[in-house]
Amino acid sequence: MEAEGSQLKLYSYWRSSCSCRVRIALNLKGIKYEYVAVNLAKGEQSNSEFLKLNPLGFVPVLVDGEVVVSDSFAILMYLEDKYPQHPLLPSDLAKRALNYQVANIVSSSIQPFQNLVVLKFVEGKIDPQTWARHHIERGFAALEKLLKDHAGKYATGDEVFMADLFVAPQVDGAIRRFKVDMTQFPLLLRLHEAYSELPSIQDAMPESQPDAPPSSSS
Ligand SMILES: N[C@@H](CCC(=O)N[C@@H](CS)C(=O)NCC(=O)O)C(=O)O
Repeated sequence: MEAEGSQLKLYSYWRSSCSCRVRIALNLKGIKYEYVAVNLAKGEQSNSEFLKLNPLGFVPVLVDGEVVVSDSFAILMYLEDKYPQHPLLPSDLAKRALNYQVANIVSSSIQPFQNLVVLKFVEGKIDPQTWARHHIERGFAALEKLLKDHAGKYATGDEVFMADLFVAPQVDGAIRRFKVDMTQFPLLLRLHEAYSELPSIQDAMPESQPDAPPSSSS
């Protein structure tokens, strides 16, 4: 698969919520890309070749010719600047700030606690699932309050914006992987249901990826 006029490569892992954010953006913007699987379960993120792309050893990484960008937020902003179709940010400044806020709550105050490297670190001290659920639920409680007066069909209104790119994979993973009881978070659960009807989001979800194991859709 080749992108128009360039050869975008996305280093990704099927279950990575951070990679999923970028996959959704690429789908929304209609950008084709080459999917390069990095098997986090096998430790491929620590291979010397991959560390040349991202010394932190995390996916996603986007390679666009000579340009190498890691970190989903930076990648999304790069894509937004280069491919303005289907804007990821609203023009209204307050709504735009809300999108940044949601994105950063997920990427700084929820996802890092459930990262593989962290789950391995806490193992033996506390049950990693309990640890992850605690932090996810704390973040979800804040998101419910924050979005209460702003959500429409989607997180910040009736259009899909950046906030949704962070919320959709975070909620999906909370349900499937960490067995969070979403009845505590009715707004997020409603958004999850709305996302399930959007092909651009569903095609980016873990079980639809080329490196997903066959059992992942169950
Ligand atoms: N802030 C970074 C975080 C990247 C990150 O944590 N990626 C995870 C997958 S979602 C990863 O590669 N983890 C590998 C590990 O923990 O060893 C981003 O948004 O891209």
